[in-house]
Amino acid sequence: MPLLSVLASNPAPMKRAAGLIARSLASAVEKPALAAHYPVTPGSLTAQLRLRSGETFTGGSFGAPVSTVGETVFTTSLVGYPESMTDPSYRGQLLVFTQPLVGNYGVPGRERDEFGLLKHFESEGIQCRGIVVGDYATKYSHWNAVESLSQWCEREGVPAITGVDTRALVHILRGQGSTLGSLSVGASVSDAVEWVDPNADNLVAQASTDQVRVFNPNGDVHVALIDCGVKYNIIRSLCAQGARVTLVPWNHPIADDLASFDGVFISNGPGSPTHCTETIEQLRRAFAVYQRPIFGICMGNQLMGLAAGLDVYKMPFGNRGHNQPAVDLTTGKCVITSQNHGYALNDSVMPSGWDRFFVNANDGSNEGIRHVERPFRSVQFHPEAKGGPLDTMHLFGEFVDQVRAMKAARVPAVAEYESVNVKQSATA
Ligand SMILES: NC(=O)CC[C@H](N)C(=O)O
Repeated sequence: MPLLSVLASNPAPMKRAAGLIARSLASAVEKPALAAHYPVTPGSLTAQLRLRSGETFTGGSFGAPVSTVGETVFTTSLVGYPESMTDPSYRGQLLVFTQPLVGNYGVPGRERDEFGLLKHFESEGIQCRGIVVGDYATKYSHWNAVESLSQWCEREGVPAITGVDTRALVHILRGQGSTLGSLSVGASVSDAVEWVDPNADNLVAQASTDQVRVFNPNGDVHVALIDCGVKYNIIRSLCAQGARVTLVPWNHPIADDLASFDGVFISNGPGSPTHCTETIEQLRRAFAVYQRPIFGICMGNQLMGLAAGLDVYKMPFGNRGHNQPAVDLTTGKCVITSQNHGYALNDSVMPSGWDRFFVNANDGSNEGIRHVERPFRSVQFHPEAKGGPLDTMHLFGEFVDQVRAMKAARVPAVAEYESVNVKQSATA
């Protein structure tokens, strides 16, 4: 029977179609609640992730029964949740894991290495505000596990939600960009959310050390490490190359203290680099006179870029994961890198004396800059990995070797570059 005759003799399909249209129109205004997708531990408290854009995901709680608001970001890393969650760059953020099964190898203990750093974590505690997973593994097994992911989150007061369709969630975040989210648990699940953007604050000032600390005091070269929220493996990687590392606060007046150090290193860190006006100004002054090596990682790359005269912009949803391809523009070689950033340098026009160092092979975003004559370099990715591939670990060795060579050659810490340049152009 032709379709129109069916509809004429039986109005039910028409009614159903009208209902569907009405519902989809309503959902355009009122964002849908997305039901739990993966199994939720029976008896667990209800947890809800609500995006500021209106979508809600309901699941089960497996962390602390508290509520929080943060920038909802996702990482594509398959392993490394203890390292990622303790990475200070995730401060202020709700971390979504696209790897569905999370928690199955538990959480390691707090053993320390020869430099006094926690072996298995990137700082002293959990830094992200909450975590979002598809399928929390209630059973864990690993030789160095001492507790479950759930116990760790509870002990540290961090909420965690499981059962979320993280593919649907990431689809939304990729479409509209990183969005504020509210994670609420049990009795605290509520529609009344105070949307406070953590990036409005200077998160670097919160994550940085407030006192000077020395690691590997017998190292043969002395490196200042500007702490914007440093990952322990950056300190460890410098110490392992034989450097004595002095960790200084983010706003340390380094430009007035250059003669104390054989090299300067700038760490990763949370939030927007634009808050760090003091660091940028110190670096700008250091670039004008320092003759020894300077190196920056992630936030360090952004701060060096800003000091060199570049702009920074917020990426739609950032690059977070352990499989980001970056092309070394000095060799043409592509390396696989670990990343965690939401901001990037706009390198479309480079300031005089500077060049691009690495470029992201997926999206063309900046992955590093280098001075063409002087020993200043920085990268947007994380050569120290933890977790992630070790393709670019050699950058630590190259930095410390260069620091060592300049020390051996007795290169003075500072020079008046302007007068050097004037002399050069006079003789040219
Ligand atoms: N890992 C980092 O240092 C991140 C830098 C900065 N907070 C960003 O998101 O871009």
